[in-house]
Amino acid sequence: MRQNDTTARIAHVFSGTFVHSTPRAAVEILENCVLGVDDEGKIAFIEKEKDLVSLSKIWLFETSDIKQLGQNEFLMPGMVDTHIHASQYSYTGTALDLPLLEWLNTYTFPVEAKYKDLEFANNVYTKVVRRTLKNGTTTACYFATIHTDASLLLGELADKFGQRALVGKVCMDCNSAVPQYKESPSECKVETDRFIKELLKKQYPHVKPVVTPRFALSCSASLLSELGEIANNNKLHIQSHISENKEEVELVKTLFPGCKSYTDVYLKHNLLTDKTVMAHGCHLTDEELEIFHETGSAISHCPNSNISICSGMLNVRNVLKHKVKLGLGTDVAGGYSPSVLDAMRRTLDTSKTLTIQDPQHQTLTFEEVFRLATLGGSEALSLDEQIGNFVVGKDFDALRVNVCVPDGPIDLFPGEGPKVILEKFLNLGDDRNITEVYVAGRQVVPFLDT
Ligand SMILES: Nc1nc2[nH]cnc2c(=O)[nH]1
Ligand SMILES: [Zn+2]
Repeated sequence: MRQNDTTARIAHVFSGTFVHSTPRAAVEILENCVLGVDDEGKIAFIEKEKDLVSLSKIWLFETSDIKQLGQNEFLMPGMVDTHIHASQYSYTGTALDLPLLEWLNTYTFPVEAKYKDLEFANNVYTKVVRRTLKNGTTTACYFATIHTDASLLLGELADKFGQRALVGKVCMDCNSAVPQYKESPSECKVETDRFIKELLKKQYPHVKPVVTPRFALSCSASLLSELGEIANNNKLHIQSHISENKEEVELVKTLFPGCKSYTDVYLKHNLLTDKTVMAHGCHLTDEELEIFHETGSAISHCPNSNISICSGMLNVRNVLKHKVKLGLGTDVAGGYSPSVLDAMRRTLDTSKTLTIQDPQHQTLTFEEVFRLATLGGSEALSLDEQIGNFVVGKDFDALRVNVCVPDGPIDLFPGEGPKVILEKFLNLGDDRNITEVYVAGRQVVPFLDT
């Protein structure tokens, strides 16, 4: 328990069952506990319920103010979507009939080009932030488009609705298929600098910029170097794509003949740091995973997208064996679902498919996948000192889950304990079961305007 000091006041106290992950336990279930959140949105204490009276004296709260969770309820950490294209949300659930490079040219680039229009951007970005928050994404690592003002608007909307976010203005100076959707190298640099400067100037407490080269095929070597320098000089996060599809990997080899591998392309341009997250990585070799481990760079596993546009299957077990940080991503709209619950299910499906192909493969458990969606995601984004689980001093990013909402998707039967309740929620639940969402102690769902 943290000592109270005169500055800390308690804003919320919850009592009941808490479910989270720790580095040792993929799932830890804390029953009959109380959790206090201070007025700065940080977890002040998490203790056994029997100590309630002494806690209320130390922390000066009324026991009548406690929010009591019901039998079929629990609190869990907010989910982290480590890779989502906010700009592709308008066509989520469609356009999944082409492989990556044709998919980009046919569907993605023409849509992203529309974000010059701020009204169009406002409509889609409002919807994606609200939809993901409702589905329990308390932290999102977003790709926007090449347009600085629309990307700043995405940051403004995440702040307004209370979502924690990393926002990336996309950088690309190569696009022969849709030449109207790219920038000149000098525009790229100037606009990236402006984006970072203006977003930081807003001083949003939970929204920060992330340097975003789209992927090696969209960026010249000099642009990659420039972006590596900007990120390192300003100690910023970096995100991109790597080894998603075999055709892409082959093309990268021909375009960067001086590099040993796709990973080496990013390494040589100083883009692999402990604040880097690379999406997909389906076709990385063990040697490349070793480089991820050494640099502290992370992988965002996007299983819905990997299957939907037939890119490949990431062997998460092998990534974890290499001690590479890994979180889950929806990769909207290559992935057709904006929900991290879906990403968890597709992670299990992919792992089971790998086991069908090779019975020696050690299938992931639902507990491990729960950890990837929460603590793992926070590690992948290097935010694990602030979020990811219920530890005193971390920000309170949390979901209140009720598995028995009226007309909900889950039926319970006698004798089912909290572990079964958690498993049913992870496999069967949806946004109807996520009755409240908190980011840094602020309740952001239900929305104030509904
Ligand atoms: N899935 C996916 N892969 C990419 N690689 C480069 N751009 C993209 C994108 O928008 N989506
Ligand atoms: Zn992507």
